[in-house]
Amino acid sequence: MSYEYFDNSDRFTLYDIQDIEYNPWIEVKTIANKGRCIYSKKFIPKGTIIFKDIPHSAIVDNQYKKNICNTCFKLFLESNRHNIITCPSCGEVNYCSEYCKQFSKIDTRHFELECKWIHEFSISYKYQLSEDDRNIVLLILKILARRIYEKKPLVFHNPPISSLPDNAASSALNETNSSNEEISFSNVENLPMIPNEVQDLIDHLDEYLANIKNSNEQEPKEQGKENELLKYSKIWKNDLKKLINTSLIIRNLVIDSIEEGHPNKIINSGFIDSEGDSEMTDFNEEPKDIKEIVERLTDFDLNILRLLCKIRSNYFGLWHTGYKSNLNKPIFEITETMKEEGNNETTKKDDEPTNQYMWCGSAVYLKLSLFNHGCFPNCTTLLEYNINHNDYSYYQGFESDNRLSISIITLRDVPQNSELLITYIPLNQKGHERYHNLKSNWMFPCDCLRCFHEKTNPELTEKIFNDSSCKNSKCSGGLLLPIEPNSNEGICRVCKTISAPLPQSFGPLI
Ligand SMILES: C[S@@+](CC[C@H](N)C(=O)[O-])C[C@H]1O[C@@H](n2cnc3c(N)ncnc32)[C@H](O)[C@@H]1O
Repeated sequence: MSYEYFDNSDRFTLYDIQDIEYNPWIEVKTIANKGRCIYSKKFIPKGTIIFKDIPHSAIVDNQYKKNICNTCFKLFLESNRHNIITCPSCGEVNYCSEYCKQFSKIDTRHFELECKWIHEFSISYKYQLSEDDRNIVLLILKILARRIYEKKPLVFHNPPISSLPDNAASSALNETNSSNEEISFSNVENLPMIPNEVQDLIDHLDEYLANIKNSNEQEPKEQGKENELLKYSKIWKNDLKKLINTSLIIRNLVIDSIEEGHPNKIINSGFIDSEGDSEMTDFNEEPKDIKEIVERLTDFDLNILRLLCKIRSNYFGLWHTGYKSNLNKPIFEITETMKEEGNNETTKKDDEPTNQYMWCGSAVYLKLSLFNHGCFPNCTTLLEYNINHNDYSYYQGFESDNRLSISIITLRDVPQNSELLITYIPLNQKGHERYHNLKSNWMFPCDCLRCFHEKTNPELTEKIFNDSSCKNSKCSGGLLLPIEPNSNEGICRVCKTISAPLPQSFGPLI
């Protein structure tokens, strides 16, 4: 198989595009209020694969663990179900074969710490968390287990906690500005330009801590109307409360394995009772005691909280498009029919598109995490899992042996020195919904060109967006992918409809 491709004058290999430092197309820059950004080094034609990354850590979605192999992520073949091996210790992970089980033993060391932790998690804590948070916990347990068997320090602060004042949380609380100003952006100066470890990823813990510094009730500026600052301040306070709760669950799971002779699960937060259970808290209520709880966190707790914040801001959902030829059977059909009829027969024909994205797992990609968000992004991600050889004749040339590798592909021509953006959210939401989603979860107010132009020329902006998207109203496929470099034909990655011509010019929107 050839991994080479051509762009009129240049010839690059998969090896070149997997590298950021010597990548022919892209470079990393730091921009105020955005942190690290990916920029084009030169003009990039639409439909070019500019970057490819493999996951640092990945987990099968908790919901589909009975359908997907924990090692190779292949959906279980119906003809091969008798070979499925369930981990005898935790009963929580499944392998498609003895080979994958053995691989897991050597590579991810599931049978050492992770297995024990997952087992306890499933017994004691799993049902206290949302589906998303459960997956994040599983991802973090995997990262911690790996860290321990690689004999690397469990330090996720950057700079290391030893160079921070005694109690990092209380000093953060004391140092921050107490005025009612917008929270300033995370300091990325301490992070390397290119992440090599999870601690090199951005997190927003300092903003969360700064936000609770001034936890006195603030009066809305306009009567009857909650001002924006107060609204997000409340959201972030409640978020921090949930994050602390989740981080203490993780702490309780791992502490015995990490600190020998540790006096078991010390409970120093108001959220977890002496049985290790979370207090049932109404998270819509304004937390009253959050400041005090933060001050009681130990350095170890803060470390886990920091890791959690990093993963939450940077993890990727692994979506696949539910094609039988790709995956044998679409996951949702198997699980739905199994639930309803007690078997896994399906009525759909082979290769019939399901028009649905399925979330089959979550993963951390260190370098891919450098891509910022845009609501009309000029790039998209393509998970190897989704590549159907009949549909993406061009892109299949870049397949690697890791089905979870993600390629970044340009959707439009990108001029030199432009920021390369992907999306973090579904793009078919209204402007105010996108703004809220991004500001609540990633702590930035989106001011991308789509958001900007929507205010002055909503009709034109919507037309440009619709012209670039799948025309099938029943399809959730989103922005069309050029079928090959420079092509004016775009393919919908879900329903596979090809539309032409793709709009040539996007005016001021790039
Ligand atoms: C996955 S990281 C992206 C890389 C990040 N800029 C860095 O330096 O590591 C996500 C974070 O980047 C920032 N970010 C992403 N897109 C942004 C945008 N359009 N405007 C401002 N900040 C953005 C936010 O802080 C967000 O939480």
